[in-house]
Amino acid sequence: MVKNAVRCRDVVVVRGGREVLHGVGFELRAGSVTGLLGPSGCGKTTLIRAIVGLQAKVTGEVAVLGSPAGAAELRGRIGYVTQEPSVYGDLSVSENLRFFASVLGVRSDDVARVIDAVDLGTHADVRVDRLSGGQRSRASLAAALLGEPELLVLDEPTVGLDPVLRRDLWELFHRLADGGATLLVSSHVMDEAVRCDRLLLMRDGELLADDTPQALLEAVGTDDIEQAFLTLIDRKAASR
Ligand SMILES: Nc1ncnc2c1ncn2[C@@H]1O[C@H](COP(=O)(O)OP(=O)(O)OP(=O)(O)O)[C@@H](O)[C@H]1O
Repeated sequence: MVKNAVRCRDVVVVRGGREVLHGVGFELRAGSVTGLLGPSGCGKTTLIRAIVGLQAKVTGEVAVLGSPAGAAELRGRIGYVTQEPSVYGDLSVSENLRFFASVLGVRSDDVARVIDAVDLGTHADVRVDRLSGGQRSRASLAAALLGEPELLVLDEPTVGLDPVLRRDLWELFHRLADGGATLLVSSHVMDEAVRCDRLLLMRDGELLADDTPQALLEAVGTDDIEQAFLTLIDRKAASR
């Protein structure tokens, strides 16, 4: 197993004729949960798309599980959950998952495992368009868990979920990491930051910090991650 599941060096991305990532570099240790945090529009989704190999006009190095991002051998080794549910509304949860399992070449008995993992057992036979928003996003997450991918990239997976479900999902993320998976989880909810092994704080297409939550809080002298983020922004502005 590679020590760093993801390695980014000097990543620059241009979208719509404008540079939106300005030379981002970091590594994701295999078997860890990293939070990607920052305000709306700072470039989280763009960075995620570069890692999963979907983003055009990327320069710099993006290495994923030892291969260049987007390489054919990474297919099936990465699970990606976008902000939009990626399951079919006119199929039930289990029909969706059986379909994705066959596309991915994953054994169909994995379907029950992933339904259980996201706690949708009681809704397995319900059509997706009759589910709540949170249930629908958990169905998308279940699809990404099929085949036990080594890297899971989750774009705001806890939006719209109640506190109990959010806690359960974070427990699931850590169980997956304990089993060796690497997770990158974006969020703009700062209170989720403390649940991560490591944090990448972004602003305006740049990384402001790459550290453990504890080290970040200590460096800034606060116990509030939102305050730490704001202080880092002020320090950055003062250093310009
Ligand atoms: N399809 C696109 N074409 C051109 N520019 C885009 C496109 N999508 C996003 N951008 C720009 O790229 C920048 C980064 O957007 P991105 O979606 O990566 O931010 P984000 O941090 O994920 O935001 P959010 O938390 O709101 O999802 C923004 O300035 C945005 O306007």
